[in-house]
Amino acid sequence: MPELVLELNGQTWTLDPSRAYTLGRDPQGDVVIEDARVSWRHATVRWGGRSWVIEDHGSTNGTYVQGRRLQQLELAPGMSVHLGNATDGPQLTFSGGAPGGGGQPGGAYSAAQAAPQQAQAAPQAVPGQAQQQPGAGWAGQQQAGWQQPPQGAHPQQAQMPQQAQQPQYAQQAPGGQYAQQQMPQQAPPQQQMAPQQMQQPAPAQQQMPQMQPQGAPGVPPQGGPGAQHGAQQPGGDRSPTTFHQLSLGRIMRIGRALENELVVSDLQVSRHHAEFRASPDGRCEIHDLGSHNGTYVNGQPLPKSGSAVITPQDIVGVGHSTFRLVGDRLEEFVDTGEVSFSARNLTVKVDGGKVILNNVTFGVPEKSLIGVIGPSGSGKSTLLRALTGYRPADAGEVLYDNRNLYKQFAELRQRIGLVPQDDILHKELKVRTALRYAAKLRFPGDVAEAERNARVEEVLAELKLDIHADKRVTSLSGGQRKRVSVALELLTKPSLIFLDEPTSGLDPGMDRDVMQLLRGMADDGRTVLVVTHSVAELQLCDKLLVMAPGGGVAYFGPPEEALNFFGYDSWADVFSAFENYRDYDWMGRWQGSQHYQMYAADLDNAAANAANAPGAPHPGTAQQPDPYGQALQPSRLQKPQSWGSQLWTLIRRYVSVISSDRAFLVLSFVTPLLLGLVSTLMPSEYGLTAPMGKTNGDAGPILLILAIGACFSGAANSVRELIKERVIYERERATGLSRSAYLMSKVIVLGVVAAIQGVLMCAVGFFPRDLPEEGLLVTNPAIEMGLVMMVLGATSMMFGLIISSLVKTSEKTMILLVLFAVVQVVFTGILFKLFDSPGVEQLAWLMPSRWAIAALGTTTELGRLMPQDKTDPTNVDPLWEHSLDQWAMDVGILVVMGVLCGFVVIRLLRRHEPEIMRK
Ligand SMILES: Nc1ncnc2c1ncn2[C@@H]1O[C@H](COP(=O)(O)OP(=O)(O)OP(=O)(O)O)[C@@H](O)[C@H]1O
Repeated sequence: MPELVLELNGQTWTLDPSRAYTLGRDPQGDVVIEDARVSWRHATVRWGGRSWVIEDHGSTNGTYVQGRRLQQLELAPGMSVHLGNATDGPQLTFSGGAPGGGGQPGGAYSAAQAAPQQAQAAPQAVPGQAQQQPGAGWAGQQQAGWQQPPQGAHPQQAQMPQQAQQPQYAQQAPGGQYAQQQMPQQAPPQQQMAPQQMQQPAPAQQQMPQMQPQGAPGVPPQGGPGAQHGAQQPGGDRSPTTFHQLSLGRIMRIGRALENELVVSDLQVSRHHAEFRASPDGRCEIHDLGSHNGTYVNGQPLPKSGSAVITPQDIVGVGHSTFRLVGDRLEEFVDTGEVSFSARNLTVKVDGGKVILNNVTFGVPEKSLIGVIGPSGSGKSTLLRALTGYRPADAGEVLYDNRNLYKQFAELRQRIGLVPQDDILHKELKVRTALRYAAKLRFPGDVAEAERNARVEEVLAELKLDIHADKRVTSLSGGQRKRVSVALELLTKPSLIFLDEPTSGLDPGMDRDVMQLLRGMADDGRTVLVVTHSVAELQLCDKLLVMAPGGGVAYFGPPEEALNFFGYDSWADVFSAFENYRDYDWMGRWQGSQHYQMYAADLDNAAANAANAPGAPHPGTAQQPDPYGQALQPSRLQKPQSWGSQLWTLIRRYVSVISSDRAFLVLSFVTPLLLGLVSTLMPSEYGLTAPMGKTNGDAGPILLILAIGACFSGAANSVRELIKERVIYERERATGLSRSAYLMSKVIVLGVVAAIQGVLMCAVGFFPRDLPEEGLLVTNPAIEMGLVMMVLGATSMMFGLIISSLVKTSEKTMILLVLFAVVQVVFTGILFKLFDSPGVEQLAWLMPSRWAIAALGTTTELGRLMPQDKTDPTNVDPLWEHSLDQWAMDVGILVVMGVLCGFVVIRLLRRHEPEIMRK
């Protein structure tokens, strides 16, 4: 068994193949490396059976060989590995590690020998490469002092336009420090150039994916150097996580189930998800096996159970994994969250051409926390919607790991978490229950309950919510509630998380708590972007984006340099300046600054180059044909669950919500009882009938009270339902909720409630009354009339849903509800004669109360009891004619009206969906 000799800083370790060795800052590790850029447990070196292997443990700053970041590598004799930085990170030199120990057995390979080889082998290891992983770990940057600006002015300082553009107040305030403060920032050390160089369109291999035309994101040149190491791949500069041999004529099935050839432990993946089929003639096909979340080729979903031939240029997406064909094997890249993210020249215009987001460009490396601040109306929410694809920008693009989000939304939306300002949970539910329902809706239909529940428990523990798991969301503090919303989004392990003002309304302690939570999430390997009004904890962010009035960028860079940049002591002063100098060209000032050169200019240039490149996609790429030759069709967005399964889950969740809401339950059932009781207060000798030859003017008002009661309670139940869940609906819709299943769940549950209310009202209202001897459809007239009341309640409930989907705020629903009820009273046909009144009669056809009273009137012979034509008592309302056909027509129209309302609501619901899904 070959031994391996590891040399670091002149020290040597002889490694024994019988065990693995951990490398990192952890004092308990085998090889302790005191360097801030090295992670606590950075990598392992072990004998892999055939050769020695070094494996990165998901370190913050990476493990490098010849300038390329690697996940795992077989060590060869004389090989040098850098930890934490491609060029000047601690250098490990190995000897004697070749298969069979064929290196220099037993002899330590000296540092002196290693050095020249390194210099030769890594010619591209220019300082910029250090920025491939620009100490993305916040702690690493802090400790290494990378953010410290050096002293001394830059030679170009005199040319910089920023001082000339500096408004008067900025030069004066505070204490005239501005010019002095600017000076140090103008001579950034190499390290400070990090973000910019990461995106630089340099020829170095690592940077190529940044410059790829969008049609082939991240695909390296065929057979180019590094292909075998996977230095260039769908995700930028990361190494493939795994290789899979794909022999000709073989089928390789991917899925969660253990019997698959390629087992993926990802709940987003179906048990039997897809197959790679390598035909004997060398062609390779990907075939979807009816997966729940879909199989994607270059970001576009395959039809369910569909196939496509793939080439080495194609990227196949399955859950969090991405596959690429290289020769006779598949390279798999698992998205563990370490993805870069950038926005290029995002511009949003509203009707009338007003620009509300103006050419916003910024980029961040993996594991970053970005804060977005700005005065009210500066476009922060607009930016968030553009970044998440909810409302794609009219121009510009959003790149997720160098893949165009708008074009590949169908696949990439699954990697994005969004925590809106309003909670996306039903507050009446217990935390665990709410998360379980969310998991049921978001995970594929074939994920077992135990698997889902285990993931819920994992997330609860991660966010320290386990002790609150059995509390109702309403009983939690604002900060804890926000944690629950974050937990919900973390269920599906998104790599990018956006939060819209998560700390609004929270006290300073909770503000810090939430921001620290976000910091931790970024450190754990996600990119987090938070829009906030709170400036107290901005220092926790890696980068700060300051929006100026008009929707442009006023600053992007390290938060600790931001106040200096503006020349003020406090953010209050900066925001006052924004307010007092609204017309000042804040964006121009930013673009003329050194900070812009350091943090954004290259990205802007890259965007311009990409736009000018032949065949480059047009900005606003949502409508562009994809590289697969098809435009993104919203209807093709996969739903993780079947329609029926979603409906069942939604119904159960809705019933849980309603049954947890005691006030709603009591009111829902007491109201019809009271309305029924009120109707009995009206004295009436004959109730709802009258002896032959006699009339009964009381029958109409009794029916009117009952019918309006049913209209009111039916509509009141539903009138707030959609508006109060709007944010939840929007979010769930983006994660694959079916619109019709959602509506149907409301219709079924509220329909049942309305039906019960109708029954209760009739039971109380009819009890003391004389009723006709028999009905038209069934012998018992009470049952027949009860049926009409149930249908009326349900149809009114549908009208309530229309109101709920029309309004912008809950408050407005009450006014419209009252209006609806009053209009129904007027158009019953009881208060005045509707028939033979052209115009009014036709208008009344639109009112459910008109048809309900008509149906009740056919049963009770209302035309005879209450003649409306004083001159001719035989001239009765034709809709009240005492016949089964008329009854059926009246009830039928009531039902059709309810169904039509359903279509209207479906249509209106579209307005509350992410815009990209409406296209
Ligand atoms: N659909 C629209 N039509 C017209 N103007 C709009 C539209 N949406 C947003 N705006 C305007 O665009 C500007 C930016 O709005 P946005 O909501 O993004 O700002 P914001 O920075 O998030 O504000 P706040 O901090 O108050 O939430 C505002 O002036 C707003 O009135």
